[in-house]
Amino acid sequence: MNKDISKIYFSAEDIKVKITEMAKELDAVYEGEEVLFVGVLKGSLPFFVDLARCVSFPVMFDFICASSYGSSTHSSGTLKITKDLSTSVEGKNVLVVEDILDSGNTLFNLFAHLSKQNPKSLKLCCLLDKPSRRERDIKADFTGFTIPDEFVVGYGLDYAERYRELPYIGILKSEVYENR
Ligand SMILES: O=P(O)(O)OC[C@H]1O[C@H](OP(=O)(O)OP(=O)(O)O)[C@H](O)[C@@H]1O
Ligand code: HPA
Ligand SMILES: [Mg+2]
Repeated sequence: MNKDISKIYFSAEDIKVKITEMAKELDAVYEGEEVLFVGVLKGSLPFFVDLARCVSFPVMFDFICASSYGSSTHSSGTLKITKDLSTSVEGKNVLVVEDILDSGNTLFNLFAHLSKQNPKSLKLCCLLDKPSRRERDIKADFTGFTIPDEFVVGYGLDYAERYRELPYIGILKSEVYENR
């Protein structure tokens, strides 16, 4: 285990099992359809690739790079899009793939941006949901794990750009924040 982690919430195996379950749910909804997966960089990357390889319908990939946290553990409330999609979403089944729904600011703003472009369908798939911190009226159509109000890292999730590479999801020792 990484020396800065105090507790593992979800092991690599837990995540794998959950993604298999989520893929079955998606297969039931999208059977016979082609779906554009929109990954929200950077945090969604590990989940995006693992999920895309698990579903049975054809998937197209696109990415949007959006951030509302910077190097803080609190949402700034405003969304900065640093890279937009490279394809049109018009007339397509769009599934936004995200690592975490927390305050909801990122996805609320992103959904406003995407729904203006007339997709055939627009749904949200999040590995983690932290409903106790919600500031916006937004719900995921597909959710992996619901978690309490704790700042988690690993499997794409960062603290100040670190820990994204960990294969599990956990929480940091308090001294990691104190020493910054
Ligand atoms: O519901 P919210 O409170 O908006 O939080 C969720 C968003 O925050 C994180 O991204 P971040 O802005 O840190 O960028 P990153 O994906 O590059 O880490 C996370 O990956 C989600 O995109
Ligand atoms: O708990 C979290 N961890 C990392 N990034 C995040 N962005 C929103 N919530 C979180
Ligand atoms: Mg982040």
